[in-house]
Amino acid sequence: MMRTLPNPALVRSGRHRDTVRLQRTAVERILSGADDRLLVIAGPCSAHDSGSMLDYVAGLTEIAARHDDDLYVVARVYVEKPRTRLGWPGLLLDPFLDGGNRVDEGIATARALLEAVADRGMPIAGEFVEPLLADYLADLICWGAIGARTVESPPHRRLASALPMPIGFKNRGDGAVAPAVDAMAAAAVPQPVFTIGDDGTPQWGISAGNLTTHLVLRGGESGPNHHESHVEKALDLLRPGQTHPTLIVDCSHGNSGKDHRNQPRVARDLADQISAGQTGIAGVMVESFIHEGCQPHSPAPRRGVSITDACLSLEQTEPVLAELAAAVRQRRRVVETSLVEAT
Ligand SMILES: O=C[C@H](O)[C@H](O)COP(=O)(O)O
Ligand SMILES: C=C(OP(=O)(O)O)C(=O)O
Repeated sequence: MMRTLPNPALVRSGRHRDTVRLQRTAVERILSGADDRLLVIAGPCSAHDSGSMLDYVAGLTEIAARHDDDLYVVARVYVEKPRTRLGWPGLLLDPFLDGGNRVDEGIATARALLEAVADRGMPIAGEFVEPLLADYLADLICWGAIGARTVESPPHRRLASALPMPIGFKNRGDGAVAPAVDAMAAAAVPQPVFTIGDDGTPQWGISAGNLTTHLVLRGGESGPNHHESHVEKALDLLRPGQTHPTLIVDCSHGNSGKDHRNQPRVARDLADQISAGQTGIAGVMVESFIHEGCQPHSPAPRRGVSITDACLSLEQTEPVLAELAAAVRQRRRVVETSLVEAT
């Protein structure tokens, strides 16, 4: 049985419009090099329980406040999960975690969670998986991902061309980076897009084209791709079109071999590159939640533990962010010294 989707215009509150606009500008300035801080996207692999997600955000806010001068911290509030084969698809599609797939309730639950995170002043990152549902969430998101499983998908590239925030395209699951660079070029161009309009009817239009897309190195089946040689090679791929190419590196997924305990090691390698003056690394992603590890989603999950990929605990995340902040301060010194030497 098919059901009617709610009108996205009626679901949006509009309360955070101006704040989200400023957050997007902050992210854009970091990606362009105008702001020398590091973008840090931290949070659980998936948000499965609004209460524990908000507790996590409270803890992350405290840590972020300590590093305001060096890091721009954005909370990863992922309410959609693209699965390799089968699995829980996220709060948006299955809010009761029971396979009931009550999308109507999911839209309300996911929306209420994002509003609550925004109410707390924390910028929000999300992955866009189902293009038709993007309009229920996008107004609250300041950084978006198109993931490894959808980076080659024309509908996702078209969606990215219409989204009003910086979008990171991840390298493909096998490690191939070129498809993400292709996606950036594709999304930069205006093209037909499809959505549910403010009057609730299906609509098409021509997108503006997104000039704030970028690459996210997440490693893959071929191994990690966070090392200096990978970063340099990826920046070279971007150089023909950009004078100051930048990218984000994900400490998790293929870069951690899906073992969360490796994330601090990956972050340390990135901190070393940043300390040495690497200005091409604009951002870092960390999968982190209240408690360490992961658990099956059924029966009722323990509070604050991921039900998808394993995460670092907040306690383990704190020193990782402190190390990245110190690396940014050192990069600042290196860049200033080289500027003085050049004059
Ligand atoms: O980031 C989360 C997962 O890696 C992604 O959703 C795929 O998960 P799966 O391989 O367990 O399906
Ligand atoms: C699915 C994710 O990542 P990737 O696309 O890199 O697998 C994710 O970050 O949740």
